[in-house]
Amino acid sequence: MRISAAGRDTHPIMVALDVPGADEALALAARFEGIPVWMKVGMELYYAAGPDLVRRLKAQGHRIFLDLKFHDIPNTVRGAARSATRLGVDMFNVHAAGGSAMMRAALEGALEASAGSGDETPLVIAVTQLTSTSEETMRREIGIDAPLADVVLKYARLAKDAGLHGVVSSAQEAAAVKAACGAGFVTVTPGIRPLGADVADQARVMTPADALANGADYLVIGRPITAANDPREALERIVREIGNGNAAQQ
Ligand SMILES: O=c1ccn([C@@H]2O[C@H](COP(=O)(O)O)[C@@H](O)[C@H]2O)c(=O)[nH]1
Repeated sequence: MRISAAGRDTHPIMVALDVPGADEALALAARFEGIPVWMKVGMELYYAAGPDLVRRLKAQGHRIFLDLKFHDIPNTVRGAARSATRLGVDMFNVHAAGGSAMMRAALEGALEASAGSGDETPLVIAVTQLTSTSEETMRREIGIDAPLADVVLKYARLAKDAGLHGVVSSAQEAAAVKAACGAGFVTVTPGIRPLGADVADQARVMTPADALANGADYLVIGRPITAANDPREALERIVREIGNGNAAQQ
């Protein structure tokens, strides 16, 4: 078994391609030519353009994070993990709230599908608490009456014990996740906002430079890049801001 060395040859930035279809996604990806960033394919794009679009992006040489956040019974998640792995994605995720049996099933599905294929096993990571969730919302609406940082750490430890490679959390919790789960446990952090950018529906945010300084390996960035008048210029500005910050630490 080979675990993907994902990230070594890329910037830590994952551009969230939250667009309605393949044409828009490919046009956006083309704007970033020559800048080695990951492409994140989430629900809006995947449910419109499907596996074909993922294969096309892979064929163009992009690293892909398939952000579909599996959350189902273990048998179903195992099958979904096998399919995602056969698609050739470099990373996919599940919800930690699905529990350790479900997370182990995701990892097993990825290992089964990559065994003997010659392909690397994708990184399998778990969503802790969505970055759009504030502690107040979590306590009042979701009914988890605990500090949000503790909940993120509890899920991170559960994911680590299940054998997963890392978690999705906000960058605010990245240092604590690294301290609890080890430097090699991958931290993927949405809710990244350059200074002055519109926070929109995100509740737990950080700037790109602060996120890296706080232990984030990967910065998931959507609208601050994709909704800019000039997405390439917006991306280049962030790349300059983080300097040579690269996820090669893992
Ligand atoms: O906790 C999470 C998990 C996933 N996301 C995804 O990241 C991007 C963020 O986009 P922005 O436009 O930069 O807000 C988006 O695709 C989400 O689905 C997240 O935000 N938080």
